[in-house]
Amino acid sequence: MELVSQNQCFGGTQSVYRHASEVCGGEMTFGLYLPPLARSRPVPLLWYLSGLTCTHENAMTKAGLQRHASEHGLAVVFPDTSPRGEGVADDQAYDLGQGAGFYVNATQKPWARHYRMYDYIVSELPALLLESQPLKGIHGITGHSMGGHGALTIAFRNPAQFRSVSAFAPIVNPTRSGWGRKQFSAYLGDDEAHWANYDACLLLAEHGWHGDILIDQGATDQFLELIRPEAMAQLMAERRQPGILRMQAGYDHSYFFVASFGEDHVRWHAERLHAA
Ligand SMILES: N[C@@H](CCC(=O)N[C@@H](CSC=O)C(=O)NCC(=O)O)C(=O)O
Repeated sequence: MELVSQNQCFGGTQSVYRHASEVCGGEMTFGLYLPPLARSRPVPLLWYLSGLTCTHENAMTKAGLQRHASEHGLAVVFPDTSPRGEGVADDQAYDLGQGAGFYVNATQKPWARHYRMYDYIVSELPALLLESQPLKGIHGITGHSMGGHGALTIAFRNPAQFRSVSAFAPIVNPTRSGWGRKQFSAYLGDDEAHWANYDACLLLAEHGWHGDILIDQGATDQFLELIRPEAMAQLMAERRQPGILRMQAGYDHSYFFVASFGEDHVRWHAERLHAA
């Protein structure tokens, strides 16, 4: 693992690392924030999964989570959203290929060789972080938009690994959205039975979730038709699923929205992860 940069931030350190990923078949980059508390003892880790067009850098520089993570004694990891590089398949559209991995393990050509973001987030990167950083092995997960979809689906499929989950404007029902159907068809093929493993509403309907869920959604988000928060709201009510879905008046889909509610999400995770 190679250290690319390191900056002091709210008394802790914001680092960027590059490493060879066996799972994705190439080099991957991620950001890691360690709070001051990590200098004296291992701390829980909050995963932040980013959305379409993002690298590891967008949330790291725009969401303002470090201040809250410093205060609450949490590490935060900012992974990239896809494999990258010249030999990695791509598409001209912003919502397919590099920057748009959708946190799935692709099974179809030309994507299957590198696009294994599900395994990267669930298995390879956690192992690398736990062996090299002052972390407790207690994980929470959050994310924005495509990353909110990743956070919910990964948590719902791995309840023993993730103790807390939240999301900002997550794509909650991708099998019924233009942000999902196009990508699943390319990455996973036309058999929609395989898509259900990557749809938060379908997973929650089948398996439930052992804890409570926090979702924030801008009420004037320009992508509401693609995100479909009403599907999750209805399902949570039907299943009596503990959680909060807040429609935030006047907020759009941007990082101004994420930054506005970041403190609430970090506190939500800290309360659950420190109690674990
Ligand atoms: N270019 C596209 C939309 C791109 C966009 O809004 N990306 C969001 C995430 S959307 C869902 O995953 C984002 O986080 N962008 C990075 C940022 O720094 O804002 C379009 O214009 O339609």
